[in-house]
This record gives sequence, structure tokens and C-alpha cells, in this order.
Amino acid sequence: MGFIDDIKARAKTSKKTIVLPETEDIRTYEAAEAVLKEGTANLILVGSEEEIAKNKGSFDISGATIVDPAKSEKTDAYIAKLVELREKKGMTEEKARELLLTNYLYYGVMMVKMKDADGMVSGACHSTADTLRPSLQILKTKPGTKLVSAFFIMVVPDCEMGANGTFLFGDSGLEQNPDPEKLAAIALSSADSFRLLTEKEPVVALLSHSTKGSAKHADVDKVVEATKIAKENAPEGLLIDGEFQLDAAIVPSVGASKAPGSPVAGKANVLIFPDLDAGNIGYKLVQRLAKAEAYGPLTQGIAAPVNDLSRGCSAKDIEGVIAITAVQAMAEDK
Ligand SMILES: CC(C)(COP(=O)(O)OP(=O)(O)OC[C@H]1O[C@@H](n2cnc3c(N)ncnc32)[C@H](O)[C@@H]1OP(=O)(O)O)[C@@H](O)C(=O)NCCC(=O)NCCS
Ligand SMILES: CC(=O)OP(=O)(O)O
Repeated sequence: MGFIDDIKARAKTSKKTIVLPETEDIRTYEAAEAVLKEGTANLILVGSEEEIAKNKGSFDISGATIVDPAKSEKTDAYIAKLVELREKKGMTEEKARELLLTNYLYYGVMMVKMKDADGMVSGACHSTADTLRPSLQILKTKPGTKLVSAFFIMVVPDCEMGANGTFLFGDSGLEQNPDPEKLAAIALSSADSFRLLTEKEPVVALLSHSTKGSAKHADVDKVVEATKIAKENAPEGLLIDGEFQLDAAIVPSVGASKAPGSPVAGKANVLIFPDLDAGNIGYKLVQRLAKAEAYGPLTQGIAAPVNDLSRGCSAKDIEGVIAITAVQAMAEDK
């Protein structure tokens, strides 16, 4: 079974409830129809009942629950909770009502916060900043986690590198210019996310334009320092190393010649980019030129699963990210 079929099979064993707040976008309905038909998750669509009836086109979403913030009896409780959570940041009842009745991403996150849903997927028609800000503000980080970051699962066709063509690329969505401490934290969280989602052992490479000292620059020093911190904090047995150029990380013969003796060189399946420019450009290159499946930006470190999408995504991508969110929600139960 391929990566996404395996994820869907796992999601079906414990149908989680996922909120979709982007009811203005036709791709939401196409994905919802497919998810409901396949049974990977229960779905809640947030929006005005009238708009949803108009926007859904011919897609059959009759199995979904529709929640209209203007009519739901729970809206007042969400407003009160949002004021309680954000009062110190200037949130008033009036502002909370306005926000929740007009911004369905905030409403969806409140549903997750109040445990009326297990997770949320959006971002097909909102930027990453607008998608993730509500969950960073309201759900906050998981206990024991300081940093939320974002990654893609990339499935490259006809590829023997990584885990038979499956890779994690991080951070490709959120942290713009992580310092060494943050880069190390991204690497370690990414190892856990890779293991959870692929059920394979992570082999983590911190990427640079240098391999083991071949270039000298402050940008290289940052990755060297991050590698040192990550190794100090890594659980026993985790394969993690750097700094590597991309070819040294994933091509066995290049790894053997540029970084002889490294247990990671040539075998990496978790690729940690030095900053968001590299991570975001890197994933789009592989998606568009190698025709890879690209699921994300998926998040790690938020107190409940909320995942983003690229505005360039297809309905199939949304379907996949819903199933992944359900699997992340299943892991929260453990
Ligand atoms: C995600 C992002 C929006 C957060 O920054 P922001 O909107 O300026 O918001 P703030 O910095 O005010 O943060 C909002 C809250 O999130 C928290 N936060 C921000 N980044 C965080 C992180 N990485 N981990 C944990 N919490 C974080 C802040 O502490 C703040 O909490 P508070 O409001 O309770 O004090 C910002 O990092 C961003 O724009 N990233 C790039 C996204 C992007 O464009 N990606 C490219 C396409 S995928
Ligand atoms: C992940 C990403 O790059 O998102 P968008 O294409 O929506 O900016």
C-alpha cells in the first residue's frame, strides 16, 4: 500500500471528526464527498447554511454535519471561552462575537478547543499565516513543546531514495528563520512526525550548502550548531546528522564519498531545511518537477491537530490531509 492509502486505512479504524471551515471553496466539497464516501472521517462544515447550499454545487455532502455560527446554540459558549482565553490580549465579547461570526477559521479552532471536533483542515483559500494564527493563539502548544513547526510529507514517484520515495520536508511552512535551538527542535519533532505517519524509522539530515565542513559561512555554522544541539537532545538510537548538501543526504554513493562514516549520509528520509525560503521552495520544486504528492503544510507541536494546505492544492490533496489529521488525532488519544 502507498503512503496515503495506508493513512486512510488507519483513519477508518477510528473515525475522527474533522472541521472544514473553507465552505466558500468548491474543492472543500469535492474532498468532503470523497472522504464521506470512503469513511475516513466524520466531517463538520462551518458556514452559513444558505451559502453552503449554494456553494456545494452537485457534490453530495449529505453525510456531513453543517454548523452555521449565526444559528448554532453553541456559539455563545465559544464566544465566552474565547474572551476568557484572550482577555489579556484585548479580546472583548464584542470582538469575539464579530470574529467568530465572520471568520470561520477561528470558529473551527474554537470547536476543536471545546472538543466538539478532533481536528481542523484549512488553507485552500487562506494564507498559512491566516490559517495557523488562530490555532497558535487559541490551542497553543502541546505540553512539553515550545515550538510549533510545519512540514510536508512528500511521496516521490519511482524513487528508491528516502523511505522508497517517501520523505518529510521540514520546516516548509511556518518558522521563517529558525535559530540553531529552533532548528534542532524542528529536526527532533520531525523525526517523531515521520515515525507516526509512515510507521518507519526516521533518518534525519540537517541540510546546508556544505557537507561536513566543505564550505565556510555563518549560514553553515548555524546548521552545524543545530546538529550539535539536536544530537545532544535526541532520544537514544535516533539516526540524525549534518551538515549535508542534499545529494550527500539522500544519494548513497554521494553520501559515501562526501561524508564517509556518517550513519545518515545517503540514507536520509527526514530532510531539515535551514530556513523557510529553502524549505518552501524545495517542496514546491519536488512537487512540481518530480510530480510528487505533497501533503501539508502539516503541523507539529499544536495542542490538537490543525493542518494547513497550499492555496495551489487539489481536492485530492485536501482529502489526504483530512485523513492525516484524523491519524494525528488518533495519536492524541494515546
Ligand atoms: C505562523 C505565523 C503567522 C505566526 O506569526 P504572527 O501572525 O505574526 O503571529 P504572532 O507572532 O503574533 O503569534 C501569534 C501567537 O502565536 C504564537 N506563536 C507564533 N509562532 C509560534 C510557534 N512557531 N510556535 C508556538 N507558538 C507560536 C505567539 O507566541 C503568539 O501567541 P500569543 O498571541 O498568545 O502571544 C508566522 O510565523 C508566519 O507568518 N509564518 C510564515 C507562514 C508563511 O508565510 N509560510 C509560507 C507558505 S507555507
Ligand atoms: C504551503 C504554501 O506554500 O502555501 P501557499 O501556496 O498557500 O502559500
